[in-house]
Amino acid sequence: MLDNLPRGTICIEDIEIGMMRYLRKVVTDEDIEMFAQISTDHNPVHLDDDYARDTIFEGRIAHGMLTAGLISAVIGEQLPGHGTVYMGQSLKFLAPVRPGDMVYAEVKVTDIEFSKRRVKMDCHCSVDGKKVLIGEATVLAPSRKFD
Ligand SMILES: C[C@@H](O)CC(=O)SCCNC(=O)CCNC(=O)[C@H](O)C(C)(C)COP(=O)(O)OP(=O)(O)OC[C@H]1O[C@@H](n2cnc3c(N)ncnc32)[C@H](O)[C@@H]1OP(=O)(O)O
Repeated sequence: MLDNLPRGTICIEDIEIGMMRYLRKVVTDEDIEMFAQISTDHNPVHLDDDYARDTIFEGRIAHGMLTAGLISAVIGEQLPGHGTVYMGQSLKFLAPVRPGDMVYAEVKVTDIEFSKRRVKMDCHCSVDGKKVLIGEATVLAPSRKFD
């Protein structure tokens, strides 16, 4: 029995199709440098201005997985929230995120399997209204009945 659920956690019993949550975050140079350190992905398209200027992006861009991390943050902090377990996540990176971009990350419930506590959600991130990432998440949601 989970009796100390943090505020913001939405248990499987309360999840409904169509529920939606989002966050907004500016992706900074510091975020990209920290992500390179943590992930050990030092691809120069993210870190080296001179290198990145000569790529199709004509400048540095954020790691795709950094942007995808904002989807994880919405899921882990809001819907379903703390106690959620990621089971799967598809991702398509449609357009680059550049340092200084404000990213809007949204998840929306599309399917619920109450007996298995499984929830599917459409996910996307956008910058200035343009989709930069789309995907689908499958998660194991917390329950009031089981921990
Ligand atoms: C490993 C790390 O170190 C590296 C990174 O993290 S890089 C950062 C993450 N990736 C990105 O930021 C890339 C973002 N995507 C893009 O900039 C573009 O999608 C692209 C340059 C990869 C491709 O652009 P382009 O060649 O111009 O393609 P179109 O937009 O014209 O689309 C043509 C068709 O392809 C489909 N499509 C485009 N992108 C994707 C994708 N990511 N996955 C699947 N399909 C994609 C698009 O829908 C079009 O299809 P259609 O049927 O012809 O309409």
